Amino acid sequence: MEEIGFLGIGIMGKAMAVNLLRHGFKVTVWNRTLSRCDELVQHGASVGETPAAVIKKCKYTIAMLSDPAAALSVVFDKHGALEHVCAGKGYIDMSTVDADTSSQISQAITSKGGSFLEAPVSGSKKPAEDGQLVILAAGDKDLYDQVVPAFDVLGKKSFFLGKIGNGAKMKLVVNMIMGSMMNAFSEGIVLADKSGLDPHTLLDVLDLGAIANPMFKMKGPAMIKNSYPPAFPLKHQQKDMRLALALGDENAVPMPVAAAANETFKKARSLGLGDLDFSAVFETLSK
Ligand SMILES: NC(=O)C1=CN([C@@H]2O[C@H](COP(=O)(O)OP(=O)(O)OC[C@H]3O[C@@H](n4cnc5c(N)ncnc54)[C@H](OP(=O)(O)O)[C@@H]3O)[C@@H](O)[C@H]2O)C=CC1
Ligand SMILES: O=CCCC(=O)O
Repeated sequence: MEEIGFLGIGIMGKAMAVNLLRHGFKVTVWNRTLSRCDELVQHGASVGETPAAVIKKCKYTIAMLSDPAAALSVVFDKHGALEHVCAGKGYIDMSTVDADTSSQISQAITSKGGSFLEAPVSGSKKPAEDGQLVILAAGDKDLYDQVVPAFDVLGKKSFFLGKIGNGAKMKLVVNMIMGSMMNAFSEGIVLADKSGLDPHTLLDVLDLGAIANPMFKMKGPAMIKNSYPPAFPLKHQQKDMRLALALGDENAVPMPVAAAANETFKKARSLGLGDLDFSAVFETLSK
């Protein structure tokens, strides 16, 4: 495949770009805080000074940015991606955003002759490092087919979900469920503890039953120790709850459980826990 541009070297972007480099792709990276690209250079990446410079150099560019504001800014601002989009350029936004943001980016890219794919992912830091993400793509099917070799490196499975917005919506539904589950899990650990049970035994019981899942298994032991090293930052989980609730508003879907979960994530953010892992919501329920 041609050289790939990569915009946004945060927790996910770094792991994904390193993975592409490890599998022999040539990658040019850009990050708002440019110094964060240094580590990628050690893995063989080149650095672009601006998003526009990366687009100019690369046929395909992937973005992995924190939220809708960041995704829009990297495309539309001065020296943004849009400046050098033209026919033959493919832009793939893998950030978790809402369908409206994705549509705005899609319209801008395609109006300049480029092609656009949204491709948010399920899976966190470790799956990103191991190439085990689940890719939820939608938009330009030709572009999807062209970038399958890169998706095969980044993920264990890619879905093509049709028109723009479907990938974003699928991702928000999944993360809404995940955020609600994390709240129920946290309440369960606290309830076990405060009612005189050993929380570790609760984890063992859960792991043997119908609601066993990798998230409980992975995060539970650290939560019991009040340890939350960031894999999926809490501020991003709260953003996803907010965007999922807005999707619920648009579709008149009552979501009382998700709305309550959103409140605890907001509370956690107000306590300064936004940069910790989203499992730190446990702190708001255990104190
Ligand atoms: N972490 C996870 O487990 C997962 C995250 N996601 C989603 O992936 C995306 C990235 O997440 P993650 O890597 O964890 O987040 P990080 O917070 O680690 O990284 C965010 C990235 O966005 C950049 N950024 C933020 N604001 C702006 C801006 N205004 N202009 C330009 N760049 C900006 C940051 O640059 P800078 O370094 O300069 O701050 C950084 O590169 C998010 O949408 C998240 O919801 C999806 C699946 C899993
Ligand atoms: O958006 C983040 C998802 C994290 C995960 O799927 O484990």
